[in-house]
Amino acid sequence: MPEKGFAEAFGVTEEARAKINLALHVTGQRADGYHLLDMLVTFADCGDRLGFLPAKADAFTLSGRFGETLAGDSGTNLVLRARDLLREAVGVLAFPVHIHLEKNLPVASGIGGGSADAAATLRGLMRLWGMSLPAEALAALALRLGADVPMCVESRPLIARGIGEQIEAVPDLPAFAMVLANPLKGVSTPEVFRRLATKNNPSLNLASGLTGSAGWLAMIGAARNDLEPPARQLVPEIAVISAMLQGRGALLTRMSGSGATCFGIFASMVEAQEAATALHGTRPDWYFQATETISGGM
Ligand SMILES: C[C@](O)(CO)[C@H](O)COP(=O)(O)OP(=O)(O)OC[C@H]1O[C@@H](n2ccc(N)nc2=O)[C@H](O)[C@@H]1O
Ligand SMILES: Nc1ncnc2c1ncn2[C@@H]1O[C@H](COP(=O)(O)OP(=O)(O)OP(=O)(O)O)[C@@H](O)[C@H]1O
Repeated sequence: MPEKGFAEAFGVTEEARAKINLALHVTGQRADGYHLLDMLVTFADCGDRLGFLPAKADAFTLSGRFGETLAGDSGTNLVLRARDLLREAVGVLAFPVHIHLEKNLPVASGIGGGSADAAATLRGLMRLWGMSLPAEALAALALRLGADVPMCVESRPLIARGIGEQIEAVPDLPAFAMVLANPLKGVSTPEVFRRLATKNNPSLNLASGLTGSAGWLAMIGAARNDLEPPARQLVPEIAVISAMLQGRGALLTRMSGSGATCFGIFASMVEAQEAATALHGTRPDWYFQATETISGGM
């Protein structure tokens, strides 16, 4: 990142919030092989940051704890794929741009970092280029970039069905005090889906009229992430890190997406902060991040 503050350095900035699958049920499979999912999703108040500046020629720079991880193959970065797709749709308005990605989220970790970056790129470039796409066209373009990208364009609590494109807001979902924990072992999403033992699991039952954290916690606790058992076969550290969160007092722990990130929900942000600090002390080479998720009412 340039020396001066991020917001001052770039005309337009966007947050790419981590996506958290509070529940993920695999309910079937489409003819093209993609799995049908029922998901309750929320977003963290932490994530990657993107900055956009008009430039003489297109440029892309990286910083942040995990920037190095992506430096080798920046040509395939989802940020650039999002830029190019939007440019195709926009035509002459799409002048050259310098995009900077501060990569704070671990890569291939089940919290949708790449998808959030792609969605933030679409939002940021529409602002920079002074245009907008109708909601349906934007959602269709986002889906071409990945199953999670339409959800990340929304970046607020939601239920997603299909492969993630049928989205319904959940305005009643409260904020949660959370710790995100990852052993920094990337997980291949297709490999996790391939290892699923059953593809026709019961759908997600969302009780109506839930109020307060306790009711929601009970409902989420009764739900599942059907991708967790196959991911645990691939990465044994998932069981370890999940037990570490429980040992620090998490009320509920679960894996997000196709892993390996697990989340622990805590009674308060003070407890979440303390747990993250203590866990970081135990394993400084892993990723522990305390975060308050955003509420449905924002
Ligand atoms: C597991 C989730 O993170 C839940 O939010 C997403 O469904 C995965 O979304 P994503 O990372 O954007 O995944 P994509 O890049 O679209 O798909 C990667 C690969 O995972 C498999 N895949 C993905 C999503 C899905 N519903 N069924 C699948 O079988 C497919 O083999 C696909 O080629
Ligand atoms: N900007 C980006 N950030 C992270 N990964 C990216 C990016 N662009 C391309 N990729 C590639 O996309 C793949 C998936 O990365 P990502 O971090 O989005 O996975 P994930 O967190 O498991 O996502 P999901 O929860 O959607 O399955 C990685 O193998 C990575 O090389």
